[in-house]
Amino acid sequence: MSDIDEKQMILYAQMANLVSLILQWPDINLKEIAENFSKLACNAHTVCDGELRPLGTGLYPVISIINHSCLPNAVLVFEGRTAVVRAIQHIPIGSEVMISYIETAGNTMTRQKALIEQYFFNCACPRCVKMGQSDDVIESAILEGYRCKGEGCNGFMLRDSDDKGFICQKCGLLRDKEEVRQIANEIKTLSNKVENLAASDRQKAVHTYKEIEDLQMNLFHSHSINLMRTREAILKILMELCEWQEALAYCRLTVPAYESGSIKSKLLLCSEHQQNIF
Ligand SMILES: C[S@@+](CC[C@H](N)C(=O)[O-])C[C@H]1O[C@@H](n2cnc3c(N)ncnc32)[C@H](O)[C@@H]1O
Repeated sequence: MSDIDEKQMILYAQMANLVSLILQWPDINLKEIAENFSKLACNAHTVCDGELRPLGTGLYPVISIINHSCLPNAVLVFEGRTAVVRAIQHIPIGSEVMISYIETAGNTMTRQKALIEQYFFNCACPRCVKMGQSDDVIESAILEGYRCKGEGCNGFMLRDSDDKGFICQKCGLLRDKEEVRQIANEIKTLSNKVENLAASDRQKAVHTYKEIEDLQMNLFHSHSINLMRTREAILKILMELCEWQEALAYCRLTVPAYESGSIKSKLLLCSEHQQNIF
C-alpha cells in the first residue's frame, strides 16, 4: 500500500466505503477492503476475446504468481474464461516463465510509467535495466521518433545539439523542427475529427485514418508505434465493414513495429488475430 499514490489511495478508500454501504456489516474493516482492492489491481488480468477485445477482469491464483518482463518468454491468452500461458520461445528448464502485464510496444519510459501506474512497481527486467544505454536510445528513436527524409535512408533520428531539429544518425541529414511541428499539428487536427467519426460513419473514418496514415508515413520512422496504432484502427474498422482482403493487408502492415527490437510477444497474438479473421 505504501507504493500507491494518493489519488489511487482515495479511489480505493471510496470503493471500500461503497462496499461498506452495500454490505452494512457492523464490524467492517475499511482499511482491509481498500488493501484487497489494491491486491486485486496488482494480481488480476484483463480477460480478452480472440480479437483482443476486453471482456472483464479475472483473478487467476496460479497466473498471478507469474512476474512481468518487457522481454517476455510467454504470453497470457484466453480461451473463453480459461487462462492459457503459451511459450513464445524455448524456455530452458529452470528458467523463469515471464509474461508482459502491459503493451510492450512502447519505449522504456512509457512502459515504466504504465507499470508504476497500473501495478505499482519499478520494472527490473533486462529491457528496462538498459534504460538510457545506446540500445535503448535507438529502440526509442525507432519506435517513437521521426523519419529521415534522405532518399532510401531508414536511419533513426535524434534531436540535434543546437535544437534546430532532428539529425539522422545514419546519413546526417537534418529535419527541421518547424516542419515536424506542422505535420504533427495536421495529424492532431485529423485525430480529433476521426474520434467522432468512428461511431457514426465508418467509411469516412477509414478515409480520415488513411489521411493520418499518409502524414505519419511522412513524419515517423517506418516502425513507429503511432503509425502502427493508426493501422490497427483502420484494420478494426475494415473488419467491422467485412472488407477482409484490405483488412489482411493492414494486419500485415502492423507486424514490422512488433518485430523491431524485442517486441515479439505481440506477434503471436497478431497471428492468432489473423487466423480468427480468415
Ligand atoms: C502478479 S504479482 C507477481 C508475483 C509476485 N512476484 C509474487 O511473488 O507473488 C505482481 C508483483 O510482482 C512484482 N513484479 C513482477 N514483475 C516484476 C518486475 N519485472 N520487476 C519488479 N517487480 C516485479 C511486483 O511487486 C508486482 O506488483
